Amino acid sequence: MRSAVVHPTLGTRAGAIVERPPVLRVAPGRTAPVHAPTAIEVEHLDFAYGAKQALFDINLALPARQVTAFIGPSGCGKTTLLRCFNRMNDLVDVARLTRGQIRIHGADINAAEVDPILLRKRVGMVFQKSNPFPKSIYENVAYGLRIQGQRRRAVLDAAVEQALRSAALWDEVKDRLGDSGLALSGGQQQRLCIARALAVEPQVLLMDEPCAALDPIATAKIEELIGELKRRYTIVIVTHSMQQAQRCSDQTCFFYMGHLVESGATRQIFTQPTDPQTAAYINGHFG
Ligand SMILES: Nc1ncnc2c1ncn2[C@@H]1O[C@H](COP(=O)(O)OP(=O)(O)OP(=O)(O)O)[C@@H](O)[C@H]1O
Repeated sequence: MRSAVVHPTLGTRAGAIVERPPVLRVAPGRTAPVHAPTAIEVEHLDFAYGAKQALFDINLALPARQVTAFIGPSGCGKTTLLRCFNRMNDLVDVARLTRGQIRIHGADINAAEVDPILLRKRVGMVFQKSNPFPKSIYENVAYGLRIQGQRRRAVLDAAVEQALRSAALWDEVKDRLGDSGLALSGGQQQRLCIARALAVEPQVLLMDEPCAALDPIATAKIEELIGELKRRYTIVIVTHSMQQAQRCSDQTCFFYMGHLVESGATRQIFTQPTDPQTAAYINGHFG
């Protein structure tokens, strides 16, 4: 299996945005420049659950304020890599990053001084199954700010409204902010979870099959929302839907058995994949 190596020369201050355009190397001799600053850089990453290696020498540069889709058959490591970006894997006892580095806006997120709780505010996450807290709509969105110590009602009110507007939910819930978040429809609950992630002003939004449990109408709303949100946030989405990857993403990365096989502009990946494995997968021959 050939791994698509993406390895821009780096040289950044911790915390600064990398302004150099990343290069997604799609095949030896063929490169696809991406005209956006880099948000996330992955360099020679190996990752294991106990003795079982799940990711092998992953090298990637994800552009800021674009949508990158992770695709590939079940078990290929998409979610594992996504969860590396906000260190959710720290919560899994046997999970270990065994080699390599991940930098977000230039900062090594596994450095000793990085607080994973703060990291998860900068790098928000939305899961396959929406998971509102058993609290009011308002309190779901205000939650992250409250635990940061924000007590001023006017500040909370403004942040809740802003986050709900950003998640395209405000008009549907503004008259019932005191109702339980669990009383919303599945699609609304997912947008509530997006609002909750946005309220603490992340830079990156990770979405792990965010529409897997939704009907086509709710899915269309989330996809439209993703198109809006990418103006302000870097978005990484794991999806099993080839149509969704094509509709939503600017860049696509195809994984197979823990290897990054190919990455590049979504249009190129879906019309002119350079690797036969990618072609077989997007044409539905396996997966
Ligand atoms: N908590 C865990 N403990 C042990 N092995 C795990 C754990 N989570 C994932 N794995 C293994 O790591 C590999 C990659 O899993 P991962 O969930 O990242 O794949 P995926 O591509 O996201 O799959 P899917 O599309 O089915 O969600 C798989 O072999 C999986 O069994």
